[in-house]
Amino acid sequence: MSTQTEHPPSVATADQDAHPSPSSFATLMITSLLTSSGPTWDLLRFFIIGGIAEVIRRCFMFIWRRLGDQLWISVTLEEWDDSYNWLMLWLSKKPEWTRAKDLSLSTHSFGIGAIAALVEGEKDGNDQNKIRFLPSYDRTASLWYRGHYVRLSRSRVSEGMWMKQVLTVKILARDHEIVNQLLLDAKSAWKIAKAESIFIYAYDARNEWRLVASRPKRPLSSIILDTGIKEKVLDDAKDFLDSKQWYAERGIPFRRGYLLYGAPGTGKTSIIHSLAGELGLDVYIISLSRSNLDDNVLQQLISDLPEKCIALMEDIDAAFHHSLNRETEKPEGTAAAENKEEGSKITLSGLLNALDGVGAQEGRLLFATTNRYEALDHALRRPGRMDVHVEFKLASQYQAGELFKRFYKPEKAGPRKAEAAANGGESGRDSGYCTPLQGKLVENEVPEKPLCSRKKGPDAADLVRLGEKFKDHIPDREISMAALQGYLMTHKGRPCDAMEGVEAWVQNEMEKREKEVKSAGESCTSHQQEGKIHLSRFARLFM
Ligand SMILES: Nc1ncnc2c1ncn2[C@@H]1O[C@H](COP(=O)(O)OP(=O)(O)OP(=O)(O)O)[C@@H](O)[C@H]1O
Repeated sequence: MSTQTEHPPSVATADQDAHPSPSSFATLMITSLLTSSGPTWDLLRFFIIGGIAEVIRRCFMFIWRRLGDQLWISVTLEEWDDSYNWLMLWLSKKPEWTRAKDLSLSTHSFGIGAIAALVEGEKDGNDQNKIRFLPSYDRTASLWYRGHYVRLSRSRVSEGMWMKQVLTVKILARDHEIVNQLLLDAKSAWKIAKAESIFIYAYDARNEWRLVASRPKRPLSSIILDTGIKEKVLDDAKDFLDSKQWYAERGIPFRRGYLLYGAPGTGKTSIIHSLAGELGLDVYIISLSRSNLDDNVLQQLISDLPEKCIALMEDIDAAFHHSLNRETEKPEGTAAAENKEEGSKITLSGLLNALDGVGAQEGRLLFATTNRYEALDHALRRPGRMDVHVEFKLASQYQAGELFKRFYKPEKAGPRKAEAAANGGESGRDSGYCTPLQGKLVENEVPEKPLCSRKKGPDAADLVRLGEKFKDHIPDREISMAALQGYLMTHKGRPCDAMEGVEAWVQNEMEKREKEVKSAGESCTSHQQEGKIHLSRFARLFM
């Protein structure tokens, strides 16, 4: 049986046969493609149909993307940026994640407070410290925000040697206002959470500022200095922050420097912490002794500071292994110069330029601390760079008395007080607290009044009397506040014991000090013979 394919009769004219038009050629091709059979034709058909499908797919994707661009607003936030922390904290408080099937857990409180490790349902602690639920990595999560559909995706991307987290937020909206609103809500949630904390920034290996910690605010009243000192510093800083216009009108750079100097353990760092809380400013730590710091990096770090902040340079003299003084800079090749090579590479002129060069940030408060005031170059100390100099001395008797009172101040309605009240003021056991003048008066007899009674917690008046007595045992300007605090810590909650032991402790401290001064004196003499003086031995005496 033979089969014959019947071809339709040709209708082309002789002229058309000689020069077929493009349309008739295409019709011919399509007709033969569809009607011809055989493996070659099948393969050709497959490729052509596949190609057409791919083109259609791409066109569709293109239109979809263009349409998507019109319908969605997409925002990308990177881990190093503050806004990332705002959003993450805001997200972590969203109830959606508690119901989600696919989520990740976080004990990270996004810069607020300490590590959050309380599980929902645990009674202790505040809301801040609860473990958070967040969208999983590399998954897309969705939620509704102010009537808008929002899609979120978290991912980790590598950036050179680092992995960074990236959050992409897509909002189904046309108006950018919704992004502003989201940022405002996230930022205000973050501000509420940080109201009780100060934020501490440091620069990372890439020389970029990063939030590294947050600390609870420290009340200024907990810093005990001679009358009026801390109030003056606080008022000066407040006045500066309110005077931007005043500086601009007079063409004075809007910057202020504070140099806090004096013996170790006298409250220099503590007052900065406290002022940051009072002024609502974040602290940016510039470690001048870090090995990869050079003049250029320092300049960049200072110009990258935000407009209102506290820039802190602790132990400003430590940037240089030798005295921070132009006259004493050692020539290349000397031992001092070699030391400098090993540590920070900044120079004094680099530091001076960074502090008040053109790139220096306006509006910042610079706090520098040192134990070696005399070793600092005059150019570094001069007004314009360091406008306010505050000396922190070893404890006066007044400070010692105030520290004692503050240290043993009864907790507000604390458990100890509640217990004492429940027992009619007599706990029946050694509460650790004491009260002065508890003697019984017998006619014609002047009783020996005990200074301390361990039976009842002291009230404010008792503490005043005890504080007065305590300070009488402390020699003026001989012992640091840190050392005194350390002593009281060994008698935490036991003021009577602290009172009893103070005389022996002071004697011991003085003997220790005498020995150290003697040995420091010897080493000083030997260094003087070599032509250099190491003051740090003296500076560490009262730690
Ligand atoms: N004047 C003070 N009032 C209250 N506490 C103080 C005071 N001085 C020191 N302390 C306590 O001593 C400890 C050390 O204080 P701080 O770190 O502020 O001293 P410093 O002067 O910065 O020391 P260094 O020069 O070694 O850095 C802190 O715990 C602080 O609470």
